[in-house]
Amino acid sequence: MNGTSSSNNIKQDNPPSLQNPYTQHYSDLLSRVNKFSIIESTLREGEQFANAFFDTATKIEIAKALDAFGVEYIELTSPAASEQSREDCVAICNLGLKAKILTHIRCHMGDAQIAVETGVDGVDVVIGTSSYLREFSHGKDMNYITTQAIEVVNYVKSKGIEVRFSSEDSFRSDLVDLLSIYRTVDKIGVNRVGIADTVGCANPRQVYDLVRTLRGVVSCDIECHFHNDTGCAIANAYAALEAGATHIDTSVLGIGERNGITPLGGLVARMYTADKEYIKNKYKLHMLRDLENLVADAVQVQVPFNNYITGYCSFTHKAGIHAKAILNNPSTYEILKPEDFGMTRYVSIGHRLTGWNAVKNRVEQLGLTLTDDQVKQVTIKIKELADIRPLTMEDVDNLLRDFHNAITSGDQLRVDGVLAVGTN
Ligand SMILES: CC(=O)SCCNC(=O)CCNC(=O)[C@H](O)C(C)(C)COP(=O)(O)OP(=O)(O)OC[C@H]1O[C@@H](n2cnc3c(N)ncnc32)[C@H](O)[C@@H]1OP(=O)(O)O
Ligand SMILES: O=C(O)CCC(=O)C(=O)O
Ligand SMILES: [Zn+2]
Repeated sequence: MNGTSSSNNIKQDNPPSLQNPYTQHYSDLLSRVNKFSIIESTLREGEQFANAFFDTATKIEIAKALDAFGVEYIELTSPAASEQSREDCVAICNLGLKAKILTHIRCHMGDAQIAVETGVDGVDVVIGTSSYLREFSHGKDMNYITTQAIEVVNYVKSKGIEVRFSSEDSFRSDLVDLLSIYRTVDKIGVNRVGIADTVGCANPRQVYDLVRTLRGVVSCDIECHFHNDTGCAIANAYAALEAGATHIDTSVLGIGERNGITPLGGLVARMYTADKEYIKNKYKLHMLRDLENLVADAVQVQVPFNNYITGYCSFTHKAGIHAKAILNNPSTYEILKPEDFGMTRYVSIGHRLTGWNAVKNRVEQLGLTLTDDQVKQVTIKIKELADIRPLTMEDVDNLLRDFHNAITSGDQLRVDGVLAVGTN
């Protein structure tokens, strides 16, 4: 030994303080977090939202906006639902969009015959496999379901378009039944199989386990559909992709049956965090806000205040400790860059949680010159006032200007007057 410990010879790519234990492990070969497609179902699952009534013009506007945003697939309501649904499906197929157009049908030959005549690029076929749905919905056993699935899948395939087979209520279905029917349809050449958490009961670990198991059983693509009844829809989508799922169903703002499914914006936020460049290159992120406003208007709801990315306070920083660090480097408290989504950052200072660093920044924005001690004095005044009532930005700006004028006039009595509690 020459006195140098062996660890000193190990080259570190990043200093320990910069290593992030939560980044994606690219060694996981199954993972599709940077190789997946969105099946956007605002015009199918979203039409099942309590408030949704989409006339033809609105459907076309939404389809065009989804296409412009860059989703890979747009899923439409079954043309068997009504004559208008069928006509709308044909009209959207004729728009010549870049996104592939799918429609969603029961595992039923009559529905399939109507669907293939509309001009869609593919058909998503579904049937319940849980004992609840076998007993109380369609009343069919697994043998019947399998025979029916083979017939419908073969029929759609014979028309030269994509076909997906999905089991509704997958997480409350028997695992052997599930794997067996997925294997059967995979063998006859289905393009995708689908897993659906129809009641929102699954958690990310269960999703990971099921998708990972299925990945070892079928060679076709795997689509996943997650309801949000228990708040796991985005996390479940992420877990599914980590386990090898290839397609995720979304809807704008998450609208759908009950409280809906994985929201498009929430999925985008999650996936951007996993691989920013992949998501920025794939989707027109600055169009998200307009897309959400379009759908919110169509179904007469407000975009929630805490919505992913576009909520009105998604990029507002308030507490003094945060504000100081954000002003030095936005990455301290932002995992999403607002400018990547056409959004802007806002630092709020008119409140009792503010700090002198944030106030100093505002002083500089207003073109005023104060020493640090003077900024600290006026910060105390802002806090005193904010203890009494909420302050607008205008209140704060007026106070800063009054204080600055008093300082520059050299009149200590005026300065004391501005700083006195309750004046202003
Ligand atoms: C979990 C999901 O979101 S699945 C997608 C849900 N989407 C829709 O329901 C689309 C809109 N639905 C409709 O317009 C209508 O329900 C239709 C046109 C599909 C069917 O209407 P109706 O013939 O009047 O039947 P109804 O809606 O009362 O019942 C559903 C029928 O489909 C059967 N069924 C239910 N699910 C399936 C399935 N996945 N595959 C095959 N048959 C099914 C039921 O047994 C029932 O049959 P029945 O007529 O012999 O009783
Ligand atoms: O077709 C699917 O995979 C999903 C159907 C659906 O909306 C659900 O099961 O919640
Ligand atoms: Zn659903």
